[in-house]
Formats: sequence, C-alpha cells, structure tokens
Amino acid sequence: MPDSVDILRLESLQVHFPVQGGLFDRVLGRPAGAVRAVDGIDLNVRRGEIVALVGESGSGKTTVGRVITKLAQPTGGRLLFEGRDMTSVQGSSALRPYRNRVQMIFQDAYQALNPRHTVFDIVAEPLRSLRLVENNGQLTERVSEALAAAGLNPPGDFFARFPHELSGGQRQRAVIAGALAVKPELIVADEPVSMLDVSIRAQILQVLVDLREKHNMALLFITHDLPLAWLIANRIAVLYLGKLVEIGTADDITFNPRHPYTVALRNATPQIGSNADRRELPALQGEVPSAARIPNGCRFHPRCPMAIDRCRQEEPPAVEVGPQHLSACWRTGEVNARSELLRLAPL
Ligand SMILES: Nc1ncnc2c1ncn2[C@@H]1O[C@H](COP(=O)(O)OP(=O)(O)OP(=O)(O)O)[C@@H](O)[C@H]1O
Repeated sequence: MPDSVDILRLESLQVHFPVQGGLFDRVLGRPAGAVRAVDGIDLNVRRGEIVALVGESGSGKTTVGRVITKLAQPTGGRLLFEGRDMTSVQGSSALRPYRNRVQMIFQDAYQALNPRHTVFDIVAEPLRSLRLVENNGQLTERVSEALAAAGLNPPGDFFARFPHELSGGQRQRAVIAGALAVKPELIVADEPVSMLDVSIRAQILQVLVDLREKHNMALLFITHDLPLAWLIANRIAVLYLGKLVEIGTADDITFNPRHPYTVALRNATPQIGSNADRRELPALQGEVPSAARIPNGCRFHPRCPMAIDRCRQEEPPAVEVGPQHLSACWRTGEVNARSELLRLAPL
C-alpha cells in the first residue's frame, strides 16, 4: 500500500507554449497567443503509489510527464520532489541526483532504443552517464538485475542483441530495463503498452506492478485508456485540455464518476461494468478543442450535455465530493444522482 508521504507534488503547474500570430494578427497589432498545454495542475504522488493520468489526445499528459522528468520547463507553478523545489533546477550536473531517482518510459520502444546499440549498452548507458558504477563487474551485475526485473531472462541471452532482433514486447522490456537500471523511486510511464499486442500488455503491466510491490516504487502512468488505468492504478487523475477535472481512487473514478467528462469517457469504454450499471450519458462525441483556444468558463462546456449558463461564464473550482475525491463541475451533485438530465441531453 502507498505511504502517506508525497514523493512528487505539482502545484499550479503551467506550461504555455507561445504561438506566432498570423500576418493579419501582426498587421492589426493583435497579441500572439499561447497553447495552454498544461493550465494549472495540482497533483501529488505518494511513495509506492500508482497514479494514472488519463485524458484524450492533446489534453497535456505528455507535457506533464516531460516537466516531471525535466525534459520541459514549466512557465508557472512548482514541481516538488520529496518537498524539495525542483522547478528551476537545470543543467546536467545539477540534475544528476534527480535523474537517478526519476525516470521516464516512452510509448514507442522502437524510437526510444538506439538501433546501433546492443541491449547491454542501452541498459548500461544511464549507469555510465550518471556514474552509478565503479567497475565492469558492477556494471554487468546492475544490467543483469535490470533485465531480469523487466522480464528478459536469462539476461545474458539478451546482452549482445540489437533492437531489431527483439519482438515488440521484448523491446518495451528493454526500455523498462534501461529506466530500472538506476533504481529510480519514481517512474513516469507514457502510454507504455499502447503499441503492444493485447496479449503482451498484461505481462508488461505486471512488471510495473511488481516494481511497486517489491521496491515501493511510485509510478505516474499516462494513458488515454480508462479501463487500463483502473486495472493498474491506486488513484486516477482525469485531464481535460490542460486541467484536472476529477481525481479520486481508481474505483471511484471508474464506478462513481462525479464529472460529466469522466462519465462520458467511461461510457466510451463498454468493457467497464454491466450495461445496467452504465450511466445513461451518450458516448463522448466531437473533438477536443485546441489548447490554443480554450473555451471560457468550464472548458468542457461545449461538449457537455449538462452545461448551463454558469458553466459558460465561470470556471468551476475542484471541490471535495468524497474522501480523496475532487471534481471540478458546477453540477457535480447531479452527476452523482444519475439525473434525468443526463439521460435527456445528447452530447
Ligand atoms: N513544443 C510545443 N509547442 C507548441 N505546442 C505544443 C508543444 N508540445 C505540445 N504542444 C501542444 O500542447 C497540447 C498538449 O500536448 P501533449 O502532447 O502534452 O498532449 P497529450 O495528452 O500527451 O496527447 P497525446 O496523447 O496525443 O500524446 C497539444 O495541443 C499540443 O499540440
């Protein structure tokens, strides 16, 4: 079970990318805009906890992961690791201790692996560059340990292989081994199984769950797939256009959602629950609006069947709707009550 101690904390985190205005904007003196990829997020991850960050494409999930792993710099807010403010720490030597403790696993294992390096060199690379081993004996030991923990057994059989000699599942295991080699305390995994066959997904997820159980490692699991999030996570945070609209335990988010967007996401995945148990909200339709043009008021209102005038004008704050459960919706009480309105108003 996760500790009560936060290993990671995001406070009002913001990442805005400037966009160049068009010719007309410049002629008319209109200010250049911004893509508000991450627009004020508060989130904590406890030691030994798996938190899933769920949202549609373009909601800002990867950008959050890149900020946590210091691959992107926030434009506002704070990133705290074990209470220490890491927001403005930069430069490879200043970041070395942090990189020993926080690692990222990317979605596309093929791209993440250098095709000209052997599996041994791929897994050894962070150990060498972060100067975590003193001699070759130690290096071989740590590489073997990481390969075994990622399920590549016996490890020695994989040392001399190149990425093209591995199956898709083995490649993702090699990527995981590279992240594990440094024995991190937090891993950010960005859609780590979305490119794998269904039959292999469960095995890879099991590797991640085992790490939490054996090493009390924390995991931020980024996915667009709510059932997958429910399967693996202790808590789920639902992201919509750069803002968290709901956070709660995996069971609450999946079976007792209190935000219309979460209900719609859930209804878009027929494998959850029985038909009788599903909320009578039609599946989510329409595209996520651009993060360069975020609607006023509640950003979900143009797609929300429950929207009222207030939703078009005022942004709802996240309010507590149960233990460890927050929802940012003016009508959250009615979402819970399975109102007639949900049934009547089509998306
Ligand atoms: N470097 C950048 N410059 C400008 N806009 C960017 C940049 N990186 C991301 N964005 C924009 O920020 C928004 C969030 O992108 P992000 O990749 O974080 O979303 P995501 O939820 O991970 O999507 P996906 O699941 O498709 O990867 C998108 O509108 C994206 O186009």
